Amino acid sequence: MHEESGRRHFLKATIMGAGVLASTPLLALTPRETVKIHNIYPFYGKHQEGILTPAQKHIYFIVLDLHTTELDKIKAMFQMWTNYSANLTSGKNVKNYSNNAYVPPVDTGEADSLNPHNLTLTFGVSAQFFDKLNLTHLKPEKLRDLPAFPREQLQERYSGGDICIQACADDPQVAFHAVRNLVRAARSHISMKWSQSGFNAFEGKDTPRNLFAFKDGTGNPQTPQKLDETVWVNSQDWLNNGSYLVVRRIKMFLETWDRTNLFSQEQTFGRHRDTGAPIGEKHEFDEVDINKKDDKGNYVIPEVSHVHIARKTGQSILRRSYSYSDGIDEHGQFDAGLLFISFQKDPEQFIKIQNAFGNIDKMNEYITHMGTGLFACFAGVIDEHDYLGKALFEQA
Ligand SMILES: C=CC1=C(C)c2cc3[nH]c(cc4nc(cc5[nH]c(cc1n2)c(C)c5CCC(=O)O)C(CCC(=O)O)=C4C)c(C)c3C=C
Ligand SMILES: [Fe+2]
Repeated sequence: MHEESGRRHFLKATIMGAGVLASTPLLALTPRETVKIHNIYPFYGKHQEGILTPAQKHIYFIVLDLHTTELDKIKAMFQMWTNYSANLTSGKNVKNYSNNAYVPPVDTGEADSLNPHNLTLTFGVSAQFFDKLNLTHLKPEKLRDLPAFPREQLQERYSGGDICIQACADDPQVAFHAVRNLVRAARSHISMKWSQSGFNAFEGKDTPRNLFAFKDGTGNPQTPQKLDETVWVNSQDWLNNGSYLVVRRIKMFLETWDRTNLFSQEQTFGRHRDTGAPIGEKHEFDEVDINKKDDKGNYVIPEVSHVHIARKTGQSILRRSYSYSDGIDEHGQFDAGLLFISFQKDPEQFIKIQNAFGNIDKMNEYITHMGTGLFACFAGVIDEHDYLGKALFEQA
């Protein structure tokens, strides 16, 4: 992260440069004072940001459908998105404002006086993307629809789609602004399929708590080596250095949970609610020993607990989820839950864990999966000569 003068400074310079037009409607764009831009994650790099990046406080996640089967147009769209994303993540507008006040401003403007707030933009494509563009021969073997899982209640309005954009930032308006402008600029090629905003609350480097009040993310791989092994695709094809993103919109029955006693809540996860420590331990990052038994011969971390089941699979994924609350459902209950997002080098890592939860995870009483998606996220954009998906589009 570094400091540089940004969107506000630029806007001021643009308009002062147009001083001769001072009495024209251009004045409507007059900026406030210059703001020092800070909190930047660099856009360029070997991997896309928003994957290993520490989770920010807000997400706006959107899934788009393709409106064209013309590959050239889609390639040009990703080139434009690359350029716009590099600008947005460094605190600039998507493009310089025009001096002509009789055209709609090129940037929608609601982030004009804001820092980038650690904005990251992460792009992925689904199996259908390849089928629609006649690129089935380039579709990775592992990029298939996720299998059906027990008890899920998937709804079309939270599922499917061709392209995903994950915008994360420490300010909700910055995240939304980015998606709004990327979509706006590509409207003739795409339409919006579904979206979800979400939030994470934490102080400093603390693990965020989900809406069941448990720390969520503790068991994520922690060392750089383990993270690399878990997340990055290492292949000969275009997805090398990319990752697979699984998204699940999971409704959490808060009212039922709130009637559950604390002992049962902790038995559900296998961790203590206040500290996040494994049951029987004191500290959040104390070792999780799923084989440990008490003096009556019972597992200390119950066999049906969420953590016991996940751990027993031996699989590793990087979870980067956000809570959501979306008003009230048709039964007069909160429509709230978790926008579960995980990154892994192979979707099987997620599938094995979810299959293990199956019908036995004690948490099943309190949740249901309502939305789904699997996307292959490109490698990072190395520099200004590169663009999102270049390795794929050059083979097409
Ligand atoms: C298939 C993958 C997973 C889904 C779906 C999932 C949903 C889900 N999880 C919580 C809350 C917690 N999960 C925790 C740990 C945990 N969860 C998964 C996987 C999925 N969770 C894994 C791999 C792990 C780590 C297990 C380990 O090895 O330790 C925890 C404990 C704290 C932590 O490690 O983060 C909580 C709490 C919710 C509420 C939820 C769906 C709504
Ligand atoms: Fe979990």
